[in-house]
Amino acid sequence: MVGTLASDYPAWKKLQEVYDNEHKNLVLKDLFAADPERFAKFHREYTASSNPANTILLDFSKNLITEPILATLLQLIRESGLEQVRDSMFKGEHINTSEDRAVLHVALRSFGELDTTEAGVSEVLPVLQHIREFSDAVRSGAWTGYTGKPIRAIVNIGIGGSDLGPVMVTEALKPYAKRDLTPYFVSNVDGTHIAETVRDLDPETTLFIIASKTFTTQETITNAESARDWFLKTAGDKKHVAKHFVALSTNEKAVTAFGIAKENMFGFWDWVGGRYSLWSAIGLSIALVIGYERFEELLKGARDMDKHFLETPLENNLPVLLAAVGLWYNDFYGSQTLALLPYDQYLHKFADYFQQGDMESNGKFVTKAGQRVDYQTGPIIWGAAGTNGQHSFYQLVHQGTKLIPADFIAPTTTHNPLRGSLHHRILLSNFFAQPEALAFGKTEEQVRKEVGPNATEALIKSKVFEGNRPSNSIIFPLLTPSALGSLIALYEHKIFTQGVVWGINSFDQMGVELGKVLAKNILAQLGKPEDVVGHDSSTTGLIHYYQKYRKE
Ligand SMILES: O=P(O)(O)OC[C@H]1O[C@@H](O)[C@@H](O)[C@@H](O)[C@@H]1O
Repeated sequence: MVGTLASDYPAWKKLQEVYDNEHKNLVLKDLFAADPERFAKFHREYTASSNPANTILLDFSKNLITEPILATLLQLIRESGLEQVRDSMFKGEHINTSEDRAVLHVALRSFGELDTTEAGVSEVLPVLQHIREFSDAVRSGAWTGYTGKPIRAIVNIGIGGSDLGPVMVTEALKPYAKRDLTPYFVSNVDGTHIAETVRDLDPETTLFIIASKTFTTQETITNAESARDWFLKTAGDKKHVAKHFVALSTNEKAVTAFGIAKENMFGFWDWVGGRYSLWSAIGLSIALVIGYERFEELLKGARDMDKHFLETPLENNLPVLLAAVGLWYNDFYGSQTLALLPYDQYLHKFADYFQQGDMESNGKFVTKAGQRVDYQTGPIIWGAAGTNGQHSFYQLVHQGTKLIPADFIAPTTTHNPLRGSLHHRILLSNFFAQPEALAFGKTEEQVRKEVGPNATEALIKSKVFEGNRPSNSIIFPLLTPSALGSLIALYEHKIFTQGVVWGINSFDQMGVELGKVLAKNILAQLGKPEDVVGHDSSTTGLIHYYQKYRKE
């Protein structure tokens, strides 16, 4: 409820008491030994309402919970008013209170089924039609460059939510890609990013997508201007820009001022948060790469998860269950992070995507009512595709001193069944083994039997795995557009649920502004001959070093 600190909820106080009194007795080895039905009790299966082939099994049995603890976590979520705030979101109420905006990324994938009159919602389908027509034209060759050649490269210029979603999805759905239309993504203002990207491209067959909700982001506008310069060096006449530059934005005035025609702009609305925008026009590069039909399947997969989130009782609700176990570690066990570990190379950008999705949504210390929280809010999100992480950071995850909750994610079937799917069997054997090792470890007695009588005590101790390290396992048949849509929406709604419990606004991002303002101030000074003023000795000293050694 707005105005209540999460730590004031009765269920929170109950959880704190349970943690204090019982956490030492929560040992996975014992919990599983005591209940052969533990997996049966602590897993749920989701089936997409419009696509029965799209199922997801969530196994949360390897968590440090009992049925009473889970019930109390769900009670906490209920006491926070999750169900009411969820319904408010879907109705288009302005739950983004600091910006007085609705939060309606769910309307982007509802295909007209959402009953809200929020301005713009009625234009979602026409924009999707525009995306369909344009992507069909580019993919068919009907849309050509200024010399009549088909487009062979698309360069999406954007950053944050105008980059990370398209990057992650086009990587994840590469099996569905048109292989003679290559996507490139430029985000960093570092000139290296665009220089290296366009180095080998042909201006005659390259389409630039300038993706920016505000169309004021310094990195994106700087890169867009440089892209236009690069293009005009060959094309010469500005009239050719129209065939090679399109814009994705809410800001028509800025788009046309840049020199992109209105008819080459794909609009969206303020009620689409940047980190929730891949379902909007920001997803144009996705539709170009995998085709509109597949892009629509992606949206429908998300819509099916929306329905699940809306209609399913909390105890069977996958986003709510993920949120619940996450709260337990983040707010009672004191864990600081969450590792997202997809055992699928196509999902190698999944953690990157949800770094913004989760951390920009819930990395806040003030509630909607303006109170400073007295508990932990958003976790640090990190991760990498398996099995690579096992050869990098799993040492700490298994034997470090930190509690690292982890979500293991995998498809049962690969798109690349090399050698009779031998590679995939090896991959999945690790997907199954790592959570088992984390949960049950290896005792000193087992180590002694292994190493024999001559091993030193120190060596024996170093080979013990204490285990009791929790994880979720998320498994589904195949990484299709529908499955990916459901998976992304699953995490979106988990983030939303946790934000409601913490009483924070998950949909603004005040924290990204100060750095931008200070950078603009310094930029203005760097270009001048006189000494910089108005900074601390460290910032001044660093700038002096830069000015002493800069060559360009
Ligand atoms: O899409 P634009 O407006 O360029 O913003 C790109 C990114 O900028 C950052 O400062 C944040 O505001 C992000 O939420 C946003 O995704």
